[in-house]
Amino acid sequence: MLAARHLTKRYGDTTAVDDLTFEVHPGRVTGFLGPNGAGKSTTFRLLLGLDRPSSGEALVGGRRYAEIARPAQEVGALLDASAAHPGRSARAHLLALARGSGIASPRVARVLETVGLSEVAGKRVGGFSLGMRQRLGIAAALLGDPATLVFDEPGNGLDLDGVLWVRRLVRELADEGRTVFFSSHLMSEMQLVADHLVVVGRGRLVIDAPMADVIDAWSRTRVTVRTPDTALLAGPLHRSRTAAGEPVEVQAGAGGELLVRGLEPEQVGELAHAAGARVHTLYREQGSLERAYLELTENAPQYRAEGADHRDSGGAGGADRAAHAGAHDPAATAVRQPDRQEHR
Ligand SMILES: Nc1ncnc2c1ncn2[C@@H]1O[C@H](COP(=O)(O)OP(=O)(O)OP(=O)(O)O)[C@@H](O)[C@H]1O
Repeated sequence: MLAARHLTKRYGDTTAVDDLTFEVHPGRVTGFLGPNGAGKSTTFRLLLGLDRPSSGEALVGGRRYAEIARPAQEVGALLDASAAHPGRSARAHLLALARGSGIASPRVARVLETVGLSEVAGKRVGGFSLGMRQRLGIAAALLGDPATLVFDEPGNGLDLDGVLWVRRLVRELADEGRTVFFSSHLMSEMQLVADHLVVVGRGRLVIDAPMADVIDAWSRTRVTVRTPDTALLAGPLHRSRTAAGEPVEVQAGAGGELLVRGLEPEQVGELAHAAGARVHTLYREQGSLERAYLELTENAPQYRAEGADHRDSGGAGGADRAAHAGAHDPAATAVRQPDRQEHR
């Protein structure tokens, strides 16, 4: 298990990780999601003892990394795919790592096979593509057969086959009962692989919840209504119930519009009519995880290069809409429920 407890890391004036508290449990794939610069790599480095927290704790199996006697056998990590010496062969690189960590050399052939590099094991790493280096990095992480695996953007540089392979691998590792924590800045990728989601924005925790809850909370339809008579409409909306008898969620958008979850546009129109509120705009949008993610993390716009983070924004106008969307959506609270259940 991995744990961050009030974990904070400052570099000068920059707070890269800001009071993060979460746990990563065995037997499931936990995705670590956040835009560029949100603090994911820093969190990994703190967990792996490569950097010291300014305050708080980063724990692997309940201990700080420095206190672990045989770390390679406890936690494997892929952080930087270019870490291998370019002049060495893949096999020589892994043999050196194995020797340094007291791991028996036959394990090298085994992990080379797992990652599909057996045939090029004798070739110099300098000639490897980024995808091959990613595979080699994953092989290095698996060398000690550790119970915990930490992968920073493992799909980076991989072609479609490679991406599918990584998905299968992380699933198998979790099914074997291991703790698997991997980062991505793509919600679409997370949706396909992760059982549990930890989302950070600007170094702070935004979501810590089962993936199914996140999908459930965020895939719901939202109705936007713009009226000059907000005061007349807000009351009736707040008093309304969904078809299931739940309270309707009403929230103010950035432009003064009301964002309603739990009612159809027709129902909102009827309520407005009954309340004597003039309606200027009324439309329904299908919720998308990608948009929700952008909305949730958008309070860190200085980290988002124009266009760069939006490349898989998927749904119609998701990124644009998010860029103009209101501040933090209270529905996020509904999914911020740390799952403390132990799986083994
Ligand atoms: N060694 C460092 N010195 C100064 N600032 C740093 C250092 N490492 C990270 N930062 C800053 O901390 C913040 C978080 O960076 P970090 O690399 O952890 O984010 P990230 O979520 O991993 O982003 P990416 O997806 O781009 O890798 C950024 O503002 C970054 O510039």
